Amino acid sequence: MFVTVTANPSVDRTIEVDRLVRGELHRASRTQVHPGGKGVNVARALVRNGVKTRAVVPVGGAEGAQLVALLTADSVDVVRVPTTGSVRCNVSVVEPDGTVTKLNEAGPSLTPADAEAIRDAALANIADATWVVLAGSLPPGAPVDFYADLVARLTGEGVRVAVDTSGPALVAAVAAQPALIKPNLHELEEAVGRELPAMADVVAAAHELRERGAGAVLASLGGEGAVLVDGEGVWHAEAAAEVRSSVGAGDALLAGFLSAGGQGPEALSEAVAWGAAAVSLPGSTMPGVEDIKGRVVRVARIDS
Ligand SMILES: Nc1ncnc2c1ncn2[C@@H]1O[C@H](COP(=O)(O)OP(=O)(O)O)[C@@H](O)[C@H]1O
Ligand SMILES: O=P(O)(O)OC[C@H]1O[C@](O)(COP(=O)(O)O)[C@@H](O)[C@@H]1O
Repeated sequence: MFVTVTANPSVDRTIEVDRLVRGELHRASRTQVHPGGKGVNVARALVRNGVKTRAVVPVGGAEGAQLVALLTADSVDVVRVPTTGSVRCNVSVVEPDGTVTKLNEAGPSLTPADAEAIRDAALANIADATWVVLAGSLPPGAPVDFYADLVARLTGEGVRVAVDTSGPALVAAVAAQPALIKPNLHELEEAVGRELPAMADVVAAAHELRERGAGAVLASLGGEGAVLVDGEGVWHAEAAAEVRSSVGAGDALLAGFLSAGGQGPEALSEAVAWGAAAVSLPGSTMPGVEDIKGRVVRVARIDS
């Protein structure tokens, strides 16, 4: 069983337009609504591929009810945590060449009681978990060490924890020693405080985050695939894809990695196949077996 915890889930609208021009009226050629938030997407991707997964989410307001309905339709086992404010709505505008413009709301303010309720629900639902994924931004009001605190508690219970978040929440979580982190290039740059123009810079940054506490670093690099840095070595993998929408591709990548054992080059290869499949699908549609199979992934060890 896999468990995901998403402190700031969303109802995602993906709107396709011919060309985005600031200040102009646009008429959508297509709109899709999906349950959203990084841990939510990881759960959707795993379930779509037959992997049992439970998603812990705060579910305030009408949007919270909509989120639960959408997740239930996707056959995800939902642990609902009633909270005060309404779940946010995030909008992605997608152009035909695959360019995505994202408008993410901050999310509802969590009270201290809300934050405690999410934490307690997570801890109460891990008895059968092999991995717990803590993912997405923190909403206003959540303490910056919300994920860090959960990493420490879950690791203390003997559960492997993967973290995919950003900014100070990521920095704090790394120090709590999660088994795995999944930053994209921007998040990795933010975490080490410098730009990372070359592959060698990415690898050096990943080593730095391992020294600061992360067990392994799965860094996603958009069209350039992903790099895995762990105690055994450094690998790069990439796969070509016809890009339709990159929304949620990083979440599919992480789901693929965990589904294939959560370590080593074989899991990296599977991860990149899931990421490439995700970008070729509209909106934040999570790929199924038929979208993933047959993808050619090039994997190379890049250190000695
Ligand atoms: N243009 C692309 N071509 C092929 N695969 C892609 C492309 N963009 C993203 N991917 C796949 O999706 C994964 C996640 O994308 P990325 O943009 O790095 O993450 P995030 O969605 O977290 O920002 C990449 O590691 C890669 O496997
Ligand atoms: O919590 P954040 O960082 O605002 O991100 C939430 C958004 O990220 C997603 O999980 C998609 O992931 P990406 O932005 O990495 O493509 C959406 O479902 C959601 O709207």
